[in-house]
Amino acid sequence: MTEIRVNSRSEQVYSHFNQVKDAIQGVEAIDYFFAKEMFAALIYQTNTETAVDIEPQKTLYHVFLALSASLRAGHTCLPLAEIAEQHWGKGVPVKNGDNYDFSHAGFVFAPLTELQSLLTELTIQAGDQQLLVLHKDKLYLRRYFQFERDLGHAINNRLSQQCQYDNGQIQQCISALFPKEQGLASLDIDWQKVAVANAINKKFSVIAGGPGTGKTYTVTKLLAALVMLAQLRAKPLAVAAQSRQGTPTLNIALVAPTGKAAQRLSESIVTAISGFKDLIDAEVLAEIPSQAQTIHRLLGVLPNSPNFKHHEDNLLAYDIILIDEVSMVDLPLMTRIFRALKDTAKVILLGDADQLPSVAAGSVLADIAPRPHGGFSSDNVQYLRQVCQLSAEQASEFLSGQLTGHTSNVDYLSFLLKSRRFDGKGGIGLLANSVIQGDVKRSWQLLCDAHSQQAGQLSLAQGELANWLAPLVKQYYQPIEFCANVSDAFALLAQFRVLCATRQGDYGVERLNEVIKHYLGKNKALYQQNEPALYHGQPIMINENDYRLGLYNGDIGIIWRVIDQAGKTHLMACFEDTSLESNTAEDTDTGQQAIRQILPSRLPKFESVYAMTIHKTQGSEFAHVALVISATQSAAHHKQQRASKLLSRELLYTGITRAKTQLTIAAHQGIWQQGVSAQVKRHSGLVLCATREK
Ligand SMILES: Nc1ncnc2c1ncn2[C@@H]1O[C@H](COP(=O)(O)OP(=O)(O)OP(=O)(O)O)[C@@H](O)[C@H]1O
Repeated sequence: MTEIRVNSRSEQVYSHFNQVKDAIQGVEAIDYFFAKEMFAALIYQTNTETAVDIEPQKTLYHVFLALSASLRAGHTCLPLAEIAEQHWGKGVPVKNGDNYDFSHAGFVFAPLTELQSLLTELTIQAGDQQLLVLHKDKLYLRRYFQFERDLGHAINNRLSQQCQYDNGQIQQCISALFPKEQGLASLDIDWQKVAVANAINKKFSVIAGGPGTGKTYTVTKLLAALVMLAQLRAKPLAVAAQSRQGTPTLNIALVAPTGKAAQRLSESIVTAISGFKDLIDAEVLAEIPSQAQTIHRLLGVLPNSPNFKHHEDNLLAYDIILIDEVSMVDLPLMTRIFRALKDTAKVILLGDADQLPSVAAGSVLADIAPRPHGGFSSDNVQYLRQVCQLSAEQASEFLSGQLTGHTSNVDYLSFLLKSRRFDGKGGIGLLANSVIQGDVKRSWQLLCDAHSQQAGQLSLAQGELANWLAPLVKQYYQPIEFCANVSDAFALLAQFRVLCATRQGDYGVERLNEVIKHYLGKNKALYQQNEPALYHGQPIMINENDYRLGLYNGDIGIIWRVIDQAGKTHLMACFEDTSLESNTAEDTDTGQQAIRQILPSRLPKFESVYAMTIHKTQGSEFAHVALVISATQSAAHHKQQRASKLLSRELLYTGITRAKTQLTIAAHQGIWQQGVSAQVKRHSGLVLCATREK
């Protein structure tokens, strides 16, 4: 074992940030300071003296740099195997006469066994107070390790709890909620029915599926089934009657990560409930809440604190919590939700595991909803067969069909695969599928075919921006300022959005917002004292949380001219009141949608939002999306183009599936192909007892 003793002179490795930057490609200032701080902290923890050998220190220092870079990229840990014997941070070759130099020298890491012993000694020495944890050759910051462990325990605890309902009662509910579907062949399986049955008897379940696959429709039936079962349990009839008098049998919370996603969930649940009026008892439907809230509101935000009002010592009273758009929920937030729940609370997660993972660390949904499905256990198949009344042939599909073939049982997980929004022939659905499968050729062919057909849901933009973007701006954005009221303006704004992969660059959000303002005649002429002036009809997006105002990063508003009681006009920032979280802003009701008006001078950081990043649109949908990836094929002028590092099939898939009826894509073939080929991979160690160990 290499003896490692740390001294305070991390400068022996690098004396300032510029040196690191010149040596290691992609390293950022935060990585340098992180590594330096880790050194200082370890001296304090290990209480060691001057190191004899500089080499282990160098290695350690670079491990810290790599750990910081890894956390920055959204991983929760750094697997040592990823860096062992790698030439990390080596730059591109630069021609120097007849030879090539490398723009960055990089650092060659020791073999895995050496890294293991170096870090094992360090983390053991540090004892219980360790800042770092080495677990199964993955290096963690202690807090992320703790988050993963707590979340794993909370879910595993639920997976081990027994179902409280009788299979006969479950079967009765399922039959009532899923009358035989017309036109369903005898061997076809109603996967929505299976998903409901599969989630009823578990304290933790995940229903995953792409857009429009009926997740909300299905989960509304699931909630109805749970209310029916709870009412049956609460019998004698007198108790059921009591529930009719307003005391709900179950305390259910509906939540989503953003205000927009919560609003969409509320709308979908309301639509689903109204569609079930003939199928489900009114008393049962009345117990299903129709108002969703944000996770932050559920947990209770404490201003200027990462902590919440509800936690392990101040639990939430809910019996059931449904969380939508789970792909957007990061590891710390998900753990905090579970910490704030009673052990007996049932958790139902909904989401699309193919979408981008959360902006902050972790990939919780992708970790717990692996594709392809790992297969159901035989006990679960037996249970599903009984309560869904499946034939032996249908049940065998669980064992030999699309859901099997792998070593683990993932009984808590149901996939919905059939989109009810995009029929199998619609361009958007076909393109989304081919992209997420990494089918470079087919996805590009679909775009080219769409271009030649000049019809349908897809179109491939051609030529300069002015050729194809300016007409779209005229069609969708220009009329906003002429709307009769701000509610109509919001409705129009929701029709169309320009989505970009990046903020910077020729095809990034910042430039495209300026280009669009130029098309609208709202360009630099409107600047006052170097500050861009606000104007009537300007759509804006909030860029930081303001808990006092109840405005959050990603909230969309419109600047609107308002006449006060004295007849004076003012420009106010208007927001649709989706979260009902404000208690300081003035709320008005136009009769269509509650609108909050806030003085622009009180707003936190914001920007125009004609164009926005794909990341920021998760949880939203628009009738028409223009997805701008690069210069178009015809406008590229043979200039060599390189794809942004951010471009991946998950990013493209997320952008594509924001469009409901029309999708315009601006991309060059080479860039498109690089994007579809690249995949987001996040390292984590989240392990559920039902899934295979990582
Ligand atoms: N079994 C079904 N029969 C009839 N209509 C259905 C069925 N399942 C879903 N739908 C309809 O399909 C549409 C999409 O369903 P839903 O909103 O539940 O999907 P989703 O997966 O939650 O979508 P998203 O996540 O994109 O919002 C809705 O109009 C819904 O009423």
